[in-house]
Order: sequence, then C-alpha cells, then structure tokens
Amino acid sequence: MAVSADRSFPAASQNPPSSSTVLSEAAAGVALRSVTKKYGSVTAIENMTLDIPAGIYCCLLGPSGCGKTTALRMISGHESVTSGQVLIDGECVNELPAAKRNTAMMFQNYALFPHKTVWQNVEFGLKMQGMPKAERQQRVNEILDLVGLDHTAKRKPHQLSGGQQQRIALARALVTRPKVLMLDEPLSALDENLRVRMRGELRKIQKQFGLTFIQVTHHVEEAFSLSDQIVVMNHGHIDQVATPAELFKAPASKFVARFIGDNNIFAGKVLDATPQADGQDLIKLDVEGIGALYATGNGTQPGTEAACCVRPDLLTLERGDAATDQSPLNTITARITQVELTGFVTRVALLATATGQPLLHTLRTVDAQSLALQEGQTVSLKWSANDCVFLAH
Ligand SMILES: Nc1ncnc2c1ncn2[C@@H]1O[C@H](COP(=O)(O)OP(=O)(O)OP(=O)(O)O)[C@@H](O)[C@H]1O
Repeated sequence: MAVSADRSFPAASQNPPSSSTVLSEAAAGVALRSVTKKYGSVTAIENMTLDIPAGIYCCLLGPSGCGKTTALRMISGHESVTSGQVLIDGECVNELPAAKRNTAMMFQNYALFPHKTVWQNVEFGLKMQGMPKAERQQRVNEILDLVGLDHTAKRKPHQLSGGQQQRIALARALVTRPKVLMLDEPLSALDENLRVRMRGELRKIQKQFGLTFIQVTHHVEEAFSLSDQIVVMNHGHIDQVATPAELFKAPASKFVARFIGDNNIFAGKVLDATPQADGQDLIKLDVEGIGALYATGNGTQPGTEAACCVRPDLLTLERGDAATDQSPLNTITARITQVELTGFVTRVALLATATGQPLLHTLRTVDAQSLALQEGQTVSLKWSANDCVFLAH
C-alpha cells in the first residue's frame, strides 16, 4: 500500500517510504473472554467479553472510572487479568509480558524522554529490542520521514509544538511495527483546534497502515469521528458495541442515550407491543403526566418499566398548544426556556408543560428564524414512533 500523495503531515520528503516497508507486520484482532479485573475490593472490569476485528479503529468510550484504561492496559500487558482471557491474533496472551505482545502504547502525556533528542526517543524501543544499529537507523529515519518530522530529529521534545510531540509519540509507538496500537486519551493534552486536526491525522495513518487501533476516550465526538467500532462502557461493563451510525440511530440503553448526549428520554411503563412488518414492535408506553408515547424496538412485555428516546433533531416544532391534536405522531406541549443560536444550528431548550421535564430540540437556524421562536412561547413537539427508540433498560 503506497502512502497517499495528499497526506497532511508537513515537511515529509518527496519520496516517502511506503507504509508496507515501514510496517511489515499484519494487523491483529483482539478479543476479551469473560475478563474480570479486581483491585482488592474494587471490581474495575466485570466479566467483559469483546471482539475487536483486525485492522479497525476501535474506541473504548465512557465516563471517568468506567474501566476503559484498565481494559486497555490488560490488552497491552501493563495490567494482569484477575480472571478470563485476553487474545491477540487468536492466541491467549495472559502470560506474555507487554514487550512480547507485539503491541505498542501511546500515552496521554506522550511520555517522551525530555533529555533525549527526537531521534533517540523514536529509537528507544528498537534499542531495547536489541536491534543492530544500522537497522535501527533505517527504521527511525523511515518513520520520522513518514510523520513528516525528519527535520526535527536533533531537537529535544520541548523544542516541538504540541502537535509535533504527538506525532513523535506516534512515530515512537509505530517504529516497533506493532500489530495493535493502543492509545490512551492521545489528544487530551491538545487545544481544541489541534485536537480536531490531529484526530484526522490519527485516523488517516490508521487507514493507511490498516493497523488495529484501540483508543480510550471520554469524548463522544472524538469517538464518533475516529471509530469503526465504539465500545460504550459503564461501571466496568459494556453497555453497547456498535458503529458510530448505529449508536447515533439506536442507543441500547438509557445510559448510552444519555451519555452520547442531548437525547430526549422518557421513562414509562409498557402498555403493549404490536409486531410490525419490519420485524420490530410498535411499543406503547405510558409516561406519567404525559400519557401514551409510541416507540419502536424489540423484546418487551406489557407491564415492564422501560423508556424511550428521541434525538433533538428528529422532533418537529410547531407554534401553539398541541392539546387538541389527534395526529398519530407522538405529541407533547412544551414551553421554550432558551433559544441558542450556535451557527447553522439553533438549540431550543424547553420544559414539558405537563411534567416540567427538560427537553431539547435542534433545528436549522434558518428554520428557527422563520418560526420566530422566543423564550416563553408554548409550542408543540411531534415525532414519529419510528424515530423513537425503545430502551429496555
Ligand atoms: N491501581 C488501582 N488500584 C485500585 N483501584 C483502581 C486502580 N486502577 C483503577 N482503579 C479503579 O478501577 C476503576 C476503573 O478505573 P479506570 O482507570 O480503568 O477507569 P477509566 O474509565 O479509564 O477512568 P478515567 O477516564 O478517569 O481514566 C475505578 O473505580 C478506579 O478507581
């Protein structure tokens, strides 16, 4: 696979090495089988089973303390498992030390040696492997060229920008030709603009090499923009494994719907579930104070406590009270508490008239302006059952 001509790493040579010469190892898949990790009385990970196919960008996403770093460190070998198995390329690596797992780790703070030059920093892992000098020189030169930083080889890390330090950390991780690269919050030290640019570069290099990348992040947007597969974690468990598009369309639980942000969630009791032609059920929920709401989903029984959610962009807002509306859509009346113009999109915060529940609607600014929305107005919000995701837990 040749390095594409439009790569954005600056100052790369005119004849960059191809990624296949720089990284000759094939990517490996990673799997966890019923993995549990306990620190004394604290259970950080409980019975986690996961498959990460070779060559994908996978993000472990979740709030602080949910166990993402622990999961990553067990894969890399920096942490042992209490029970269960970690498989790399189908082989159980529980007993293999980190250095023997054919993986590399890129740390949050880059962990560059401040007293060593860029060149020496990148060379370090190869030296530890006992690689002969001539081969080391060739490898380091190739990878520095590839990340466009060969001209910084003699500098110390503090003489580099944040983005350049990040690229050196990446080069140092890639130079050992790992089958899996693990990244622990690699962008968190960067400012917002650089973070967005560097995540594009990370994604690009992962695709170029076809390597398996596993990244820990608590940034929803970052996980969405980088991943082929997102693993949403909650209190040491996996709540959902999905592509970004699937996660956006159909969060699997109240926790996921909340964590990925801005969904309107209604808790209620299932009244009935009617099978539809597409294999999904049309589920009628009784929501206290609001009445019946219709959602689409599967696997529920009447009488079950459950919830449903709808994205803020899938609501339709109409001026005026909805009390007499007989349409088949879900309809509730709400009062606008804030209209926030954020650019092309306007965010409208509301309170449900019947219950006082906070709600959010987003719409194109041009549409918000034509509706002349203002704080204090009473409006109706409508949405179809197809856009309303049933949440069993
Ligand atoms: N060495 C340790 N000793 C005891 N408890 C630990 C240790 N490391 C982690 N834990 C606990 O295990 C749980 C999971 O921690 P972990 O660092 O994996 O979470 P995280 O999702 O990566 O959080 P963050 O985003 O804040 O880094 C937490 O309750 C944490 O306090």
